[in-house]
Amino acid sequence: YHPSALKNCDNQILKILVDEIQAKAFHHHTNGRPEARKIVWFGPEYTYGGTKISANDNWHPLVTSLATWLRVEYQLPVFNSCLINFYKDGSINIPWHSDDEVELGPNPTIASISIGATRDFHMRPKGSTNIAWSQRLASGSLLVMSGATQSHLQHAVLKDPKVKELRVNLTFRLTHDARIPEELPVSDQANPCIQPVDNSITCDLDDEDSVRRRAELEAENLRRIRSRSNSSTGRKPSSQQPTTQISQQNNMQIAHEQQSTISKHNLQQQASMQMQPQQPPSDNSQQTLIHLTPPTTTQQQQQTETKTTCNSQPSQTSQNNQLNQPKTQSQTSQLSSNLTSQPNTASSNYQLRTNDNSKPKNSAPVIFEIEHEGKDPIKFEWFLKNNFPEIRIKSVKDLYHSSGYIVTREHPKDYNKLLTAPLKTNKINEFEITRRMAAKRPVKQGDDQVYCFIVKHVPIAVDAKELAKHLVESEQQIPIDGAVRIIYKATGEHFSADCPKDRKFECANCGGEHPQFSFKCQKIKEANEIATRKAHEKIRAQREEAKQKQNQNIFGSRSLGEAFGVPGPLSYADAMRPMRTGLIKPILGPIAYSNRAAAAAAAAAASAASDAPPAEAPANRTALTNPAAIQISANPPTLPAVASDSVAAPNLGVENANDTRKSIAIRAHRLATERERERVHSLRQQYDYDCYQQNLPEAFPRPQQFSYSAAASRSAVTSQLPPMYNACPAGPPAAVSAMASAAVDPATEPASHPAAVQAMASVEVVPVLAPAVAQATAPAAVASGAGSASTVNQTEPVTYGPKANILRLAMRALSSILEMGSGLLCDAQIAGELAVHVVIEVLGSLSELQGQGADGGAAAW
Ligand SMILES: O=C(O)CCC(=O)C(=O)O
Ligand SMILES: [Fe+2]
Repeated sequence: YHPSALKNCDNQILKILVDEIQAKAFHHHTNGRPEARKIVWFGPEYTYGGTKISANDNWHPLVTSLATWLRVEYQLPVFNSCLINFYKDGSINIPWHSDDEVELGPNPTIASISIGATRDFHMRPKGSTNIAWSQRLASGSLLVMSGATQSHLQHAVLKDPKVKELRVNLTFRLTHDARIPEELPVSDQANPCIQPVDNSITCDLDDEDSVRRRAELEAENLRRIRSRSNSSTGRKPSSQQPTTQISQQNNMQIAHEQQSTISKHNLQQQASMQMQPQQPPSDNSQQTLIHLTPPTTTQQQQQTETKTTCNSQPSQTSQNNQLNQPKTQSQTSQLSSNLTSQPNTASSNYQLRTNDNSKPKNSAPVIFEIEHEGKDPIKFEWFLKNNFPEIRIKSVKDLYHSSGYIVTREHPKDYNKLLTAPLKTNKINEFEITRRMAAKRPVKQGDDQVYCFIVKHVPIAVDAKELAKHLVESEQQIPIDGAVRIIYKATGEHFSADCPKDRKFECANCGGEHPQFSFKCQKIKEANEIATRKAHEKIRAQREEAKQKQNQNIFGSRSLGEAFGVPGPLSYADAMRPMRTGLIKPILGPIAYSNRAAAAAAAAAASAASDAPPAEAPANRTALTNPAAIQISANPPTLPAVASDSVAAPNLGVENANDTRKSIAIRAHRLATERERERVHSLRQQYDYDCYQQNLPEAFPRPQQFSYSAAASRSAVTSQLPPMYNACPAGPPAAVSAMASAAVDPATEPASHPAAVQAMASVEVVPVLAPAVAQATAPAAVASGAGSASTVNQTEPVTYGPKANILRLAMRALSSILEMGSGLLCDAQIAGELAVHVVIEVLGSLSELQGQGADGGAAAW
């Protein structure tokens, strides 16, 4: 925080802000609503508070000069954007936020200049509500946020009713400009902030190197300041300016003058004097550090002579003329001055100058890379022959340079998978690249591989003397705007003082003669594309996964809507809601409903034909305190199947039930692993057997109640039955055995054992229905059952009474639900709800029976 960075010129600046910029301020929308605060934006398109602000390349000279001043005075990045906030008074605030928009990249440096009323600026850690740090931001102050500030902290300027005056805040940012060169501002639309003002390349990483670099820069500044103060004693600062150091500020001033009034010019001139930062080394006549200094008479004359123009009045023609003419030594020097002193002319944004003043070079827009520079034949085809126009990588105007290495081990694999393969199959549309994505990539640091972001440096800054330290002339001469321009490249990560002259480059990634992380590097291009495609693939896979998850429900690949017979999609919530009102039928209806109805019908039939008195009910049994009965009825004994195809399927109107049970069984079986199925199977067999053996006699003490069909009793399995079972006069019913085998045996596919499945279904209903009822319901089907249908038809008196049957069926349903839950066919909550539903059904059915007077006596059981 620099409390009085702008010295005493804050009032003049405020006046310009109010007179010339405030009128353009607008209410930005966040989350669809306009904010009370008004803003003005200069720079490329930017996402602010989640909403896009369109690009504004029409920079106001004041803002430009402030950006330049920040760059020179504080070695801050060459900002390419500025957000101006107008706080009318203390009622206007900026809420808690971090400036962590993707355009800013990781760890952005943001310079915030405050003008006007003093306001409190607060910071707090993300996720906390406690203010951790506060600072009164005085008029003319500079606050720099950098490093991890935006990733760890939030900041805000809260409402302060005491404040009655206007405050203006300017935050300078360096955003990633995604525009391709053709879209970039040219000539009068140019963004003057890209104007390089010196050649020291700074980097905002908070690593040791950057700290060291920063310290060295500061030390150098100190040295300069000291040498300046030593040599400038008794002299006006302005008179120290070397003749060739025609300041950008002068141009700004002139530009400004052309746009505003003389008095403003004077104000700014005055401001410049007060804002004067360190001087450049006096021995360096070509030094192009640009300072906010007032023009001397000589300089003013020179400006007039060279017709320095402002940003809005480009002189592309004159510049081109100059460039195309042979130059004498003095002309060269003149050109050199011109280039330096015309920051706002057509090509000034990307000016280049050689380190050799005797050989003037064309100035050229640099900073962006021309993609078709690649030497690799494939690349060459992609970009030059335009065989695959879908692939388009936007050029960027920033340079990446760092000492990163691409890990080559993974590279060929990715290369084949992501680049070559899609090309071969021409399936590249889906990979269309429209913008460069920031991607973490593994780099080598010492012996270790680490993941890090590419270090994005400021654009090339050019200075005649310093050029060789940082830049090399590209061997490529690329025609731009009809003229051959010289392109310069930045070197790898370096500090200027350490940088040897005449350095030869050898890219650590490809061995080519260019800096590492140069876009010209084939490997870098590939790595960038790979990273982008990987990101695309990841996003696609995530979407796919999410979609599948959404589709997954208790019915596997069927949607819930399909399962419930409801047109269109159906959410779980909706499926569960109507469950209570009947929509659940397709799942459980055939089990619970039809049997409830059947039980009621059976009871009705029984009471109608009450010739014989109902058998005695077990003395101490009631419906709900009869767990043994429930268990056994839910888990019928698992017995070796009798010849199942000898069991016919009586048509009792339960096709839906068959379907439901079938699909549940199939899916359960498919989802479980083989081992798990075996385990469950054997456990279940054991359980069934145990239940049968232990509980049946207790639950149903009268063996004659279990008089099964004569056919079944004569089956080959009789000898394997437990003693009690043997005691049953009729033996086990074929249907029960078949059901058990079909329902439990995981290897049994209903499709391949239709008879077993049908039997399984039929057993649900057959015992419920007394023969009379069964015949009444579906006499034709039962009677006409082929072959062994007669087996069922000959069923002895009802095995279970209505109550026991209800419970038995309920337990079958519960057991299915359990199976569904454990087989991951549905989640536990749904299984639970279904179970509750079954219990409700059971209680309902029982009370219905009760209401019909069918609750007493052995017949009910
Ligand atoms: O007005 C200020 O001091 C803060 C402005 C700010 O945080 C922003 O524009 O993102
Ligand atoms: Fe902010």
